[in-house]
Order: sequence, then structure tokens, then C-alpha cells
Amino acid sequence: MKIKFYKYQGAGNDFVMIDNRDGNFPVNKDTIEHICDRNFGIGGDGLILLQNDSDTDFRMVYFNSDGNESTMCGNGGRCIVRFAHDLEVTDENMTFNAIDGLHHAVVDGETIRLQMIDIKEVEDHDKYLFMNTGSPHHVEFVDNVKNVDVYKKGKKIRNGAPYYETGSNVNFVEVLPNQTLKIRTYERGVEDETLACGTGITAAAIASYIRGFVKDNNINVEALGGKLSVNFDEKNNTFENVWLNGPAKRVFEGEIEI
Ligand SMILES: N[C@H](CCC[C@H](N)C(=O)O)C(=O)O
Repeated sequence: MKIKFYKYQGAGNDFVMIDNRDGNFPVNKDTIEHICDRNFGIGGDGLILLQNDSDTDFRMVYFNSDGNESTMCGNGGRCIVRFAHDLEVTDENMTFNAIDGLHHAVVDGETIRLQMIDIKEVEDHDKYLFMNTGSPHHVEFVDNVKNVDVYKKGKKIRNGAPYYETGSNVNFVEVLPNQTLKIRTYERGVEDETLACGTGITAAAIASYIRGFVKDNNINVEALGGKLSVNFDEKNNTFENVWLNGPAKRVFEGEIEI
């Protein structure tokens, strides 16, 4: 079976995008894992289906590279916005449904702006914070993020207490001057460090605001694969009108035999 695909990346977090409005894509773990394999397939941190949706412009279905469907992907969300606009499914302003609900998004030249869910609960455990920004995120602040063994430390935290089998994404964050953070992330379901993680960048920005490391509600975040920004409104410890902003580009397109 030949499958048409498009490869997109958002700050180096890369995804195989499928226009599945005809519903013909064979959803199964082994196929998706094979497609995401960087040696035997196309390669990617995940695979994303663009599907029809009765209430919005489209539906986003996200799978990690381990082949399992997963929770919301912020960079993948920004890539599907670029994808939908490239396919002329929508104009610059759009809404779509994903596993965590309704999202608004805007194509603003090189930048894609994606509204994330409201964050109503943040656990502050002193050494780390935990919150769900569409996916679960453990956030730790460190002095020098370059020196962190992200794979070793991230894997241990992701699999250990209190996350265990369900797991969490694990973010290590260094505070720089001028409302800027530097972040590295171990991603659940990729089971490795990725070059950027959008829901993690969102969690890091909110955690830095809660801890008072940044004063403003518009925060710049430097990931290994690129620069993003997060802005939000905070009311009584609830974070609303949360937007993740950054680049998302088509890299190539093709057909894969599966
Ligand atoms: N791996 C994450 C989902 C993708 C998150 C990341 N790629 C993003 O941009 O938010 C999880 O299973 O929780």
C-alpha cells in the first residue's frame, strides 16, 4: 500500500503528516512505529493525522514515534496548522479539535500561533513542578542545562515515582536574563530527548512565572531546535488565553510503501 505523506518540523520537533480526510490511513501501532523509524521508515518524533471534523476546520490525531496514540502535541499542533493552511483547508485563522479539546490558531507569516488549553492545576513540589498543558510535564530548574544528562535523568524520572507506566515528559530549564528560558526535554513516547517540546515549553514558561523567575506574562524560550514564545493571562492561579508561538515548516513530501 502506498501512502502519501508530508514531513514538517516545528523547532526541530519533527512529524510525518498525513491528510487522512478520506479515512483510509491504516491506524496500527506497528505501521506508525515503522513510519517514524529513522532508519527503516521516514523518521519522526511522531505521526499526525489531519481528519474531518463536524464542528471545526479539522481534527488532529497524534501518535508518538512508539506508535501509540498520545495526548496533545504543541509543536505538532503548530505543524498541523501550517499543513492545513498549505493544503488550503483553511485560511490564516482556524479552529481544530484535538484529544484535549478545541484549539484556535493563526498563521502569522513564519510564525504559527497556537492557543493551548487553560491550566487550572499546578503542583509545586519544591524540587520540581508538575502540570498538564495538554500533555503531562515534570519541570525542574537547573543552573546549566547544557550539562544535564537529559536522557539518563529524564528516563529515570519518566519511569519512576509518581509517574510509573503512564509516565510524564521531563523538562530541565535554565533561567536566562530578559524574560528568557533555555530548555531541554525528555519526551514520553519518543523515549529520548527531542529538539523541542511545545507542551513542555508551555509548562516551563508557566512554572517560571509561578516561581517568579520571570515578571512578564510573555516569555521567550530557547530549545535546542529553535526559539518559541509563550504568553498567557493569569487569574487566581489559573492560566488562560495561553498561546504557544513559533516556526513550523514543511521539509519534504513523498510516498511510502507499507
Ligand atoms: N510526547 C508527548 C506528546 C508530544 C509532546 C511534544 N512533542 C509537544 O510538542 O508538545 C506525550 O506523549 O506526552
